[in-house]
Amino acid sequence: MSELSSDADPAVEAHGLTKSFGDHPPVFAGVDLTFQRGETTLLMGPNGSGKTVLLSCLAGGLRPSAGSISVFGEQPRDARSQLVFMLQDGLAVDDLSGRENAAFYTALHPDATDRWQEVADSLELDALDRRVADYSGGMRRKLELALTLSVDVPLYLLDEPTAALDPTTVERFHAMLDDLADAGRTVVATSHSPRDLRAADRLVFFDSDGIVADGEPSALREATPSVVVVEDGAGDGLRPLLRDDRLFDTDAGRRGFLAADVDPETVADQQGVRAVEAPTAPDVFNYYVHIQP
Ligand SMILES: Nc1ncnc2c1ncn2[C@@H]1O[C@H](COP(=O)(O)OP(=O)(O)OP(=O)(O)O)[C@@H](O)[C@H]1O
Repeated sequence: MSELSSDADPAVEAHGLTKSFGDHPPVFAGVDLTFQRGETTLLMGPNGSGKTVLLSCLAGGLRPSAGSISVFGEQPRDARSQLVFMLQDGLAVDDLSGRENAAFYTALHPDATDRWQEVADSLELDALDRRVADYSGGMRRKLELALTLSVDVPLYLLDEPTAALDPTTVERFHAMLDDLADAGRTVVATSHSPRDLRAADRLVFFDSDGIVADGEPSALREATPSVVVVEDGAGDGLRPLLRDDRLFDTDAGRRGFLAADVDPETVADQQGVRAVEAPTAPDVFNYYVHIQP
């Protein structure tokens, strides 16, 4: 991860950003967001909260209903040569092989480099001579990452880059994010995966009411309440001690967040409570995505 650059000359600035479709209520309204040069930001939020729409506005693919966006001081549409936008399943052509896709994309994009093969190798994407229509979801995502990350631009907008990737590939992708940050590139990526939290300088949690939380991962983790781990089947009577009366079934057991006015020691002694402990990355994700802080 990079040292954050000064606030004086941000990569992207959005003010009062509002987007609606037709007569429907706005997807989001009045959003203010600034992304600094060299910063890696993860945008997280529930399904349908508007993450993809927001990225599309920043990329110049969608016109905001109100508000302003500046990308390196220009309107998004005029800044297209400065950014690359990886939209989910929007890049690779089904009828071409992986290699043909790369040739096509490299010829198309003025800032494409021949790095795509290196990225594909690093992500262990073989089958480059097979038609993309026959790829699995993870193979397709690896190809899209190879095409996107081989373009040399100052700004990368990535919609769910780690969806469908196996854990080893996710680690390799995180190392690539570090390389981009070291090279001063700005990255804004969406994700539903708590594993990605550690790869970012900054987390922005977003829902239809706007920005829920915005800060460094360590600060947001510190602001997350202690976690109450309950015995299987013991949860319901304990719900009043928990934020929003809510329990989450996770790989690490049934977990809830200590309510604001409750003493952790009292809760730890309650029947049915296995432990009161510090939040993990999945807890941080659940707290900011599913519980209003
Ligand atoms: N072209 C469109 N026309 C009408 N509504 C749209 C259009 N594009 C997106 N929406 C609506 O905007 C809302 C936000 O969609 P968006 O895809 O940005 O959510 P998201 O946060 O990326 O969700 P997910 O996490 O499921 O990918 C949804 O209600 C969606 O139906």
